Amino acid sequence: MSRGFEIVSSYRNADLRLPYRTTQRAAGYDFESAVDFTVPSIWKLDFLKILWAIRHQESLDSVAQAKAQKALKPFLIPTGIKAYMGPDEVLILANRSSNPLKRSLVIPNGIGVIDADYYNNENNEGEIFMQVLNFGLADAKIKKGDRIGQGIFMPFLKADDERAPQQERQGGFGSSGK
Ligand SMILES: O=c1ccn([C@H]2C[C@H](O)[C@@H](COP(=O)(O)OP(=O)(O)OP(=O)(O)O)O2)c(=O)[nH]1
Ligand SMILES: [Mg+2]
Repeated sequence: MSRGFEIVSSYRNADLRLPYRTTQRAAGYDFESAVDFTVPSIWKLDFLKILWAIRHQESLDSVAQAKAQKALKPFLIPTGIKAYMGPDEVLILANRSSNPLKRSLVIPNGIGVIDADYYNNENNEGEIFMQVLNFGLADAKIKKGDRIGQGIFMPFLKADDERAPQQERQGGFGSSGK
């Protein structure tokens, strides 16, 4: 058992496919979307409201500010997949090159870093999500089973004399604090 993928238990009966490589020398394991998912065009995200909010920022109350901010947040596409790996390994979740061209989808964080200790975390069992923004004019309609991203297992190195972290991972996307 060195590294690999499993289906998250809530998707047990969802008929998901584990990530797979499509050609003999491919580095990336393609991830499929676990659900039908529409990523709205950023230009349609209450755009007028946002413009208005930017213009009137100072006079907006905190609720209205939070609403305007929320409308601009990236979307998280569920994969229903978790990944296990060695303690000195990481799974890099990268976009497919065709996504910006065909679907106008980008990963705002550049790449996703899936840590070994994310696996089976107590919050969400380690389900991997792909964080996306749709810069196109039209909504991006993703079907369950569409290949949305690719995962690449990599070894990583540790710095000399580091103070070993004591904290245990609780979840993802900001769970370790600010
Ligand atoms: O595209 C991504 C990126 C991350 N993750 C999960 C796996 C990863 O182990 C965890 C935390 O990611 P990261 O360390 O990059 O984010 P953070 O903002 O530092 O959050 P945390 O405080 O939880 O470490 O979120 C995903 O599912 N998809
Ligand atoms: Mg982190």
